[in-house]
Amino acid sequence: MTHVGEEAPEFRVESVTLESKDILQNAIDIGTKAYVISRSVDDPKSSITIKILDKLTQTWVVPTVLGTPPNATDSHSAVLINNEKIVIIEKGVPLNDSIWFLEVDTPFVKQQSKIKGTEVVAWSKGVIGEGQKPVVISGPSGVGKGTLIAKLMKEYPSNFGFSVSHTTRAPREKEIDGVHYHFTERSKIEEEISEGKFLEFAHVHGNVYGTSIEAVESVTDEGKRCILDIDVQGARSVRASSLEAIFIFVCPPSFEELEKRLRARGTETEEQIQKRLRNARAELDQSNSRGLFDHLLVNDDLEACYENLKKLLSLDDDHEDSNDSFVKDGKASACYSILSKTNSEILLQSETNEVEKGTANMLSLDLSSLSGGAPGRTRGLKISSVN
Ligand SMILES: Nc1ncnc2c1ncn2[C@@H]1O[C@H](COP(=O)(O)OP(=O)(O)OP(=O)(O)O)[C@@H](O)[C@H]1O
Ligand SMILES: Nc1nc2c(ncn2[C@@H]2O[C@H](COP(=O)(O)O)[C@@H](O)[C@H]2O)c(=O)[nH]1
Repeated sequence: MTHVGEEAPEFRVESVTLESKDILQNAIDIGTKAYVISRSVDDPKSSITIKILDKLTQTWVVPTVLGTPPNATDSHSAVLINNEKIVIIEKGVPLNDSIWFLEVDTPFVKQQSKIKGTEVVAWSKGVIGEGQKPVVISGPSGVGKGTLIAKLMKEYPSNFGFSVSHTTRAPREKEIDGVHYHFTERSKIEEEISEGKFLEFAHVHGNVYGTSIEAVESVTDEGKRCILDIDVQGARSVRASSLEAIFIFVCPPSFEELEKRLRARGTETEEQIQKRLRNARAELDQSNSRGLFDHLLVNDDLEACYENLKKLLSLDDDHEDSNDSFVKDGKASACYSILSKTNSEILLQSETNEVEKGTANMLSLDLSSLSGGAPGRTRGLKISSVN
């Protein structure tokens, strides 16, 4: 880490601010392309727009923008890292809310660009510290996933939050739209999937089910650990995504017991039960797929299974994250902008330029341990005061 008084860090100016009559822009060069990030001066609260200039042909392209963009603010500072993402720090916004990444050439963006046949960029919000990994719970229909999750949410309402999926299935009696599921039309969910709003989706028991990026982000933004109840296909997709999670498969003690539970629940027709039981065999076969699930839980006695689930969850990520204290100390509530960048860190300067109680004039953002990214959040941001 570089400290004040030592040799100045290498600083390449990759971002120039161009001000035209009504637009404030950053232009960031990557190879033959320039990524221009603009906001209107007349209406600085309007959303950020992205355009790409092909410097060889001098043509402009408006890319498909995935992910949730930053909240609108007056201006920002920006710098390129690893030739694949642009770090943007929103001015006038407390640090723990102001760090954003615009992914321009990451594996996710390249893959999406191939699928869509257009230029793609993707927003991802920076999260200081690791945060607890989301928990993916899969298992055949009727095994008791929902029952276990409901117990966990009841006992620890401020620790865990449920990722509310979208589904085209009809609501059951007592199911509430927006609480148990977002009930939706097939054409609507298909449109939103094609717009890149979903972390994963699958055709399950004759309906479409999917986890929107927003469903996961709204839980993690509340500072809670996100629980996803999704089928095995969905678990596979999340495994392949940039979301780092813990994957748990819940098994029944026997196939007969599974059938008994499904029938006793009384929510499906006979035809639907048969379909769910057929799919259950396939899901049970896949539970041993190499590298897919981290833990298998047998739900025989409910209370015993619940205790095992709790043990699994507290075993994981139980370490003290030094960034947590940084956030708790209130240092992340001051506003900063980018001062300089090296290959390994970005130096941030306090916007007020005064040392307020609990804040530092200069911070170092360590670039070595970033994880995740679009779709979702970029985690692992380590920040420390520069003395
Ligand atoms: N250990 C258990 N012993 C007996 N019954 C159980 C047990 N766990 C759950 N059940 C019951 O089994 C039925 C199915 O449970 P639940 O709805 O939680 O399953 P699920 O895995 O969430 O199903 P789906 O995937 O279809 O949503 C419910 O009626 C529930 O009360
Ligand atoms: N891939 C996904 N699977 C999901 C999602 N939400 C729920 N599910 C799975 O669907 C079945 C059936 O659920 P039910 O509520 O109709 O009984 C079950 O296995 C769930 O785990 C999702 O977003 N994606």
